[in-house]
Amino acid sequence: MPESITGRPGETIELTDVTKRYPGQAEPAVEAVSMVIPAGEVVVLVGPSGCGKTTTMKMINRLIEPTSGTITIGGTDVLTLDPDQHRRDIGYVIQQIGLFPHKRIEDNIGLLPKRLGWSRSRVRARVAELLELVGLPADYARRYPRELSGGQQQRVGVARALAADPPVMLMDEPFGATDPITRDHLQNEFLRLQREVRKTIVFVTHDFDEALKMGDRIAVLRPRSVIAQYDTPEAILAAPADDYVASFIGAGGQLKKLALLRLRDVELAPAPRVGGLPRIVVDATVRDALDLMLGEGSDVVLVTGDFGDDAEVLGSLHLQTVMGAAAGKAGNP
Ligand SMILES: Nc1ncnc2c1ncn2[C@@H]1O[C@H](COP(=O)(O)OP(=O)(O)OP(=O)(O)O)[C@@H](O)[C@H]1O
Repeated sequence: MPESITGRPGETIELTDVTKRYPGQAEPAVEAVSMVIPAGEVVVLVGPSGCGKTTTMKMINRLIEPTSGTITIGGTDVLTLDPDQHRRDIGYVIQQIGLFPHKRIEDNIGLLPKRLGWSRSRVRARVAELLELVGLPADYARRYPRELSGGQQQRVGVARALAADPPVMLMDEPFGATDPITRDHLQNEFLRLQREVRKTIVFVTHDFDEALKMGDRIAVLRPRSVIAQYDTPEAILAAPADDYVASFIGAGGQLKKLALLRLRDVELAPAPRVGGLPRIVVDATVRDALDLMLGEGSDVVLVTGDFGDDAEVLGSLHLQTVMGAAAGKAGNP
């Protein structure tokens, strides 16, 4: 991986007593929010429509100015910075992608680096490495946005946000407009990408399942962005702070817990010496394994290192272990 892509790691964002009152509104849209968003993590803000998620996020890049309170990034108070320069230093991805229709993909991605005065050859190299990073063919650089599918355009949106290698990225329902299959695909790709770039990411959604999947931590917000619970997905599922948080988890909390647990993090039993057992790859989740057990009517599955019938068998997983995992006993942290 070229150094420039992973060059600038994420920085810690800290909000202290941040309040936003829109002019003419009786109630603040955001009231006295304090939270630390650790460097290199994905923090998801989740809550009902109108609770203040977007307002909270846009105060971080000063698209919206806080009424009071302090926001620091890497220890620097963002209110002391030049707003335009500050905004350019933060990646921003929104649902309505916002690509320029009359500019080629390379010019859409290269816009900010060009404005920052990068040489043409450096911009071209950056565009090429970003296209590769988000999984698009190199020759798409010459295409126009209308020549790409919605999901491909969304990938260009992510590439553009990463163009100047920002330490912080803000993502407002970035995959909201895509169909469920494309969405799942984009989420998986984004998680893979984030493992490489390790930016600090603030991600807004109203879909709790998306929050569980994407977040290293989740902030469940009440109206005015009051934090109901701020913790890891596992901790929130295991012990929701109150009925409000529990209502987001909804039905199937145990299954959601199993969907967070990868087979590689579970202690496997030795493989039994019988033929014909269902096989599942170690990258899958315990929930996938349970699904397979139910589908095949088998209380044991073989776990393999890779796809295919020749793949190495790493061990086996039994239904009893799955039940233990739901109760929080089988994890191998
Ligand atoms: N420019 C504005 N002027 C006045 N009120 C506003 C303005 N922008 C947002 N609000 C109000 O502030 C509150 C929070 O809005 P915000 O967009 O932050 O919520 P949200 O949680 O992101 O909602 P959604 O999920 O529907 O996008 C809402 O009650 C909204 O009506």
